[in-house]
Formats: sequence, C-alpha cells, structure tokens
Amino acid sequence: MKYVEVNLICNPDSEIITDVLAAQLSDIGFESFVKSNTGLLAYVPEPTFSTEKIDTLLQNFFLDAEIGYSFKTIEDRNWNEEWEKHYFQPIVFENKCIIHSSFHRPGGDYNYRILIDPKMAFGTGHHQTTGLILKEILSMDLQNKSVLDMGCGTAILAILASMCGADPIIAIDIDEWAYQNALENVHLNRINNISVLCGDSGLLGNDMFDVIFANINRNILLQDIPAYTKVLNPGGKLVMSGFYREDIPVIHEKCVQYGLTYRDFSEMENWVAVVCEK
Ligand SMILES: C[S@@+](CC[C@H](N)C(=O)[O-])C[C@H]1O[C@@H](n2cnc3c(N)ncnc32)[C@H](O)[C@@H]1O
Repeated sequence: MKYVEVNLICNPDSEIITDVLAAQLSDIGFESFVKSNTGLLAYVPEPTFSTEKIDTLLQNFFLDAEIGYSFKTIEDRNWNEEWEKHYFQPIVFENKCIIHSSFHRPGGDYNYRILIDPKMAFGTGHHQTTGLILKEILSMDLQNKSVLDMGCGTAILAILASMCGADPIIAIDIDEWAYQNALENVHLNRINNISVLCGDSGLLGNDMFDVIFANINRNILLQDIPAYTKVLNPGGKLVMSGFYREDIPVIHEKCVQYGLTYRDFSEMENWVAVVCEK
C-alpha cells in the first residue's frame, strides 16, 4: 500500500510538542513517526490521509506552538522499523542500566541491560517520566517485593524491577497495542515472573503489592489513587509520574485523603515523580 509522508515543522521543536502531536495524529490514522530536525515526519496509509483532519487537529492543538506541514506520497516500507531506528537510541541510567533495542549492539559493562522493541508503545526510557521512575527503581531495595506496574506501556519499569529482584510482578495497560508489546518485551528479556494484563484499575483486587509504579497522567491517577491504595500493603510505596510540578498539591491531597504519607518527589524538566507510603 502507498503511504503519505507528512512533514510537520514545529516551532518550538520540543519533545513534548512532537510527542503530543504524534499521539493526536495516531488518533486520525497515522501509523509511524520519525523525529526530524525541525519537528516530525508522520506516515499514514494513503486511503486514510485527509488534509481536513490534519487542519482540524492543528487548529485545536492545545500546546503553544506554530505547526506547518507539507506532504508527499511514497512507497510502502516497514514503518515501525524505520521509526525505531531513527527515534530510539540506547540510553544509560546512573551508569548501571542501559536500555536499547534488539537491533542495537552497544558495548559497556552495566548491571542491567534491558531490551525494548517499542513498536508504538510508550516506554523507551527517553521520556522524563519514565527516566524518573527508572532512577527511583535503581535506588530502591526491591528484593522479593511484589510489584504492580500500572500503565506499563512497553513494560520497561516492570522489567527493570524484575532485574532488581522484585517478585512477583503484575503489569497492566489499558491499550491493546501496549499490552501486546509488553508481552513481547518481557519475553525478549527472558523474564518469567511478570504477568501482563490488558485493562485498567478494575482488574485490581485479588493481589496485594509492596510497591506500585504508575506512570500515567494526572487525571487517571487522581481517579485511581483509591484503587491503588486498597491493594498496597502497609508500609508499601506508591510511585507515580506523568504530571507536572504544579500538579503535586492536588495529587498530594488525594494521597493524604486515602491514608498515604507523602514522602518525596524528583523532577526532570518540570515533569515529576512522587513517592508516597501507606
Ligand atoms: C506515560 S505511558 C507510561 C509507560 C511506561 N510505564 C513508562 O513508564 O514509560 C502511560 C501508559 O498508561 C496507559 N494507560 C492510560 N490509561 C490507563 C489506565 N486507566 N489504566 C491502565 N493503563 C492506562 C497508556 O496506554 C500508556 O501505555
């Protein structure tokens, strides 16, 4: 099938803008994205392509940015592969943990080597919120702790938790594509103590956890903090990200309302992760 390549020029050309743009374009049928020097190259099957839909999306774009575009029709290629090769580079945390894709062959001596083939699921370690929780995991004692990874995306957090000794682990994502990708990545890393489920906090209830990671967004977290609290063991930790520093007070208030003690937060480019304890 022929594809249309849409070249979106973003001003400013920031990661937040291109991430949000890619997410919104995927809602109107775009399948793959490659970061360019000036914004984003986005690919859509020719029959799905509509300038009207793109214009409406850009008119309603909620972040402060000027975005223009041009387009051309091109022959079919393996878009996921293209996207991964261009967009996802190996990344190292605290000199202890490297995350790379199965087509990378980086050397170096690291305690933890995580293979992620992200396809379209969120979680390569490059987003600030993922990085904040990965660092949190590296600083925790997870030996034999039961862990829940809510909104697991690629399952990157669950995989590192498993490598750090956590057991057993449940990883949940509401998105079918993320669920499938999480299963693939768990398999790729030869991990056998992570159960991956497709759904939301409605799946919780039968198991209790020592640690819960939830990197989703402010509104889902506010809605689901009561459900997370119910399945957190006394003394257990809830680590949340996916929101900004200015959202901390409202998250804090909800946690206290449900009997959690607010412990700490870390920050990267205005994104934060907070740690609460039951
Ligand atoms: C910001 S990504 C985080 C991915 C990964 N955990 C990481 O840290 O990189 C959020 C994920 O939450 C999922 N999600 C959104 N709403 C959800 C919900 N109500 N319950 C479970 N997962 C949800 C999305 O599909 C997405 O994969």
